[in-house]
Amino acid sequence: MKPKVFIAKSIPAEVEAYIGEYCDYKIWEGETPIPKEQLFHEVAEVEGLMTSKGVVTDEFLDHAPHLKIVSNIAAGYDTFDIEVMKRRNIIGTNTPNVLDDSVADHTMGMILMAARKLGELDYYVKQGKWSKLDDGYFLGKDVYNSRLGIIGMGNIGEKVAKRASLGFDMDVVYYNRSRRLDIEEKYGVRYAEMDELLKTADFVVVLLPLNPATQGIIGENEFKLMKKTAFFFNSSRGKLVKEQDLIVALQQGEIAGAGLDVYEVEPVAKDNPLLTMENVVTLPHMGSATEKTRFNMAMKAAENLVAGVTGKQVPNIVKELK
Ligand SMILES: NC(=O)C1=CN([C@@H]2O[C@H](COP(=O)(O)OP(=O)(O)OC[C@H]3O[C@@H](n4cnc5c(N)ncnc54)[C@H](OP(=O)(O)O)[C@@H]3O)[C@@H](O)[C@H]2O)C=CC1
Ligand SMILES: O=CC(=O)O
Repeated sequence: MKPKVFIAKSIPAEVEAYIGEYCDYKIWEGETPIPKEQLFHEVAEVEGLMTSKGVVTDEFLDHAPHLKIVSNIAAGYDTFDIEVMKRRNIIGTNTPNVLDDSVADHTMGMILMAARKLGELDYYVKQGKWSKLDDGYFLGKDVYNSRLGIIGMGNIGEKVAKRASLGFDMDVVYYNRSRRLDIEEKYGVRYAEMDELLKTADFVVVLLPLNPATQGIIGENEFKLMKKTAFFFNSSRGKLVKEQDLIVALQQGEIAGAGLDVYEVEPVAKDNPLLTMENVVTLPHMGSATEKTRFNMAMKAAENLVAGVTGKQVPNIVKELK
């Protein structure tokens, strides 16, 4: 008999077919996330769950007594309660590496949008307001030859560093838990303590995982250290940043602007003041969203799932659960 699994998100047909070769599966076809009570019902009999940002807690696991693996279709896994999963011997996997280049492209795009006001210019033309070309307001800041500070030099941080250093001639400094001498050598980037990075960078981007040690790592003090002319970007998780402090820093002109793909609460509230600020680029958590990358993420998550329920070696167990 094939092991039973539940897939809580629609996935490409080819990936579904692959899972079907090894598993007896059911899939959530809804366009909005599966309601909690329904998920609890669906996982009652299954050994594996494939999900995107599914929350794994004692309460959830109490409804899934046969569960062996939660395969997350994402690089981030902040929705895993690691201590609970360790205690209950649940395998947890993510999809690293296949999305790094797409997220790095998106991050550079966000930097260019904010610095060169690309979103505002697009809107200006489409509104039929283009009457002259020398509007002082639209003059931007150069990205090339400026300093980029990367907080979190992991898989995605490295790809951003490569683009910034080799493609945009940026002077790249980074802060990370551990030194990355390999990346320093390959791309000519330099390690800096957080304070130095914040005080000197023209563009600051956060690419850390969200966990109890990093939650709220950027707040009032960090924004006060930044240059008034500097821009702040978050491509990783909203809760790394104290969002109210970011709003105040922007309102008080402590920094020049921001670019956000992620927020404390998602989807972002319609009355969030960030949505009214012209110097803030607001994107809907789409860093990895290309057809090819989303396919590769789904396939990687499927391979993790199948390995987990068929007793094979599971390739992408998150490091805290290894
Ligand atoms: N916007 C989007 O669509 C996407 C967002 N993401 C987010 O981006 C995050 C980063 O992804 P990825 O690059 O793959 O992750 P990695 O795990 O490869 O890199 C994270 C880096 O952060 C460092 N780090 C961890 N904790 C700390 C700390 N307390 N202080 C300083 N440095 C720390 C790690 O250091 P060390 O080397 O010592 O472990 C590591 O180098 C994901 O966790 C996810 O939340 C990912 C994909 C898409
Ligand atoms: O946010 C997306 C991810 O892959 O993590």
